[in-house]
Amino acid sequence: MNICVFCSAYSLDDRYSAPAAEFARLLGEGGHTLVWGGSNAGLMGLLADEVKAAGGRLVGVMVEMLKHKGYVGADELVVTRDLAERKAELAARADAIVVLVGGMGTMDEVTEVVELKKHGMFDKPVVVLDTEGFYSGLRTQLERMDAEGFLPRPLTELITFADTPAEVFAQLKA
Ligand SMILES: C/C(=C\CNc1ncnc2c1ncn2[C@@H]1O[C@H](COP(=O)(O)O)[C@@H](O)[C@H]1O)CO
Repeated sequence: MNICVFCSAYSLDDRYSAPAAEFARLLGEGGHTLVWGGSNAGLMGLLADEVKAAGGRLVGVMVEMLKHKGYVGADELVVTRDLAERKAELAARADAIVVLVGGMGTMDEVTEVVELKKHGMFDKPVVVLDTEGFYSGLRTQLERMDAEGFLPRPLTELITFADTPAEVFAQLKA
């Protein structure tokens, strides 16, 4: 399975990096391919290192302006002209999207795929690994949108939440 991961480009403490590393290990050991932003920065770099060490394949989709931060050792590296093209390429190559802890870049990526799903233009699973309840605020907001009629489809058809890396893979198999 080609698993596209959105996650932080910053180095984070163990509370966040350990579950990300565990997720990466399961991805690699499961014989999956990591499709990601192609960077060696922060959690993105750690993720790629761990997937590679566990025997997984790496497909990086870099934007031209961040090429200098490119991960050395990816099996495939695609360079796009801009962020919009990169998001389209990431989605096109994914069989599933997994969201780890992240900041505005990650938010931008996840809202784009959920909006595409809302309009029926993307139909792959989107699973958020909610490490340390990092996404509890987002989850509350989305549940309110669902309950109060802001979404055309049930929330669970658009995005789901998992508490552990193992649960992410259980959801992807279901
Ligand atoms: C942090 C620094 C450089 C950032 N380099 C990036 N390279 C590739 N992809 C990136 C980079 N920054 C953001 N992205 C994409 O957005 C997500 C992470 O952004 P966030 O704001 O940290 O959540 C990630 O999924 C990437 O696809 C300087 O060291």
